[in-house]
Amino acid sequence: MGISVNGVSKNYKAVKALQDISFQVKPNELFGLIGPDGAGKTTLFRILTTLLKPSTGTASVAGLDVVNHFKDIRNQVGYMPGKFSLYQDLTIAENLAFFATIFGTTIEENYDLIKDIYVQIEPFKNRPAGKLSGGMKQKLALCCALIHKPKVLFLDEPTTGVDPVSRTEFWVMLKRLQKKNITILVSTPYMDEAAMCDRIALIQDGKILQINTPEALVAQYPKTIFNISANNMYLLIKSLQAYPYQHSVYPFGEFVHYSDTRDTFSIEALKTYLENNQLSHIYIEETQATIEDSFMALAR
Ligand SMILES: Nc1ncnc2c1ncn2[C@@H]1O[C@H](COP(=O)(O)OP(=O)(O)OP(=O)(O)O)[C@@H](O)[C@H]1O
Repeated sequence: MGISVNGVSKNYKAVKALQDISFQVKPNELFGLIGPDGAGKTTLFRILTTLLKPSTGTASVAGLDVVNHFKDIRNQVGYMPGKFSLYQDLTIAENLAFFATIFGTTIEENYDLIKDIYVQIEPFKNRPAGKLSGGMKQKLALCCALIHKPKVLFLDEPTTGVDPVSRTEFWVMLKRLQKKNITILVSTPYMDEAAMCDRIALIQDGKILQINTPEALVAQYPKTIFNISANNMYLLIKSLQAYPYQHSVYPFGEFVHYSDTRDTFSIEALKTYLENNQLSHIYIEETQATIEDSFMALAR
């Protein structure tokens, strides 16, 4: 009951939103689509949830073709779109009852599946959805996407606009759902969340750059990375970009991530070069590659 995407492309007139995308999601897998805004994630979700037709290629969800069996698929999948999809004027309880009704079920019938999530928002069940915090809206949207017990769950950027604590809680909830035999495809622009997935596809400009487990992606990173900081971030980046042996230079939180073209690299020589470029308080230390580094390397 997984997902199969075979050579799917989607054009919006001149815009090539998806270009010959292929991948498989195994039954009960938690699979992540990781990529920046505009990469094509939402377009792919819309195709897989039967809201858009691919321009070319085929795809199936839970063994059903997305074009020929679109009605059957709609009963088998749960979809939490990126934009808040609930009725703002309806309360938590009313939204949930509404989604249960349109899928011909009741809250009681499938309460087991949503119980762990619903108990967290139940104290506010009479509050209109429009007056909830980001984290509570997200939990309600997830309950609504699950109320008909879908086999496959699609979550488009579920943690965007949500506070860090709720983001972490959300991934714990997904792990629990996975154990209840649900296949999950989730997209996120946050590279740190990728580590929570079984496998991830890195996607940019409508193309898949690579598919692998998060651990294997990081292990394959070919270079040694250094965290570098100094008194002036802008001048530091400019100076590193002008360094003749630089392989890659990009801001990474409070540091610049730097890799060198040579096998033998001298921290002292680089420090002297930066000091000669009027920089002070220079800190250089080797660090571990992350998914974001892998993405930057593949997207070059
Ligand atoms: N209805 C549309 N008409 C024309 N172009 C579109 C349409 N929908 C999306 N696009 C374009 O297709 C590309 C992929 O968009 P898509 O929304 O699928 O990306 P995304 O990865 O989900 O990004 P975001 O997080 O910004 O939604 C973008 O260049 C976007 O501008």
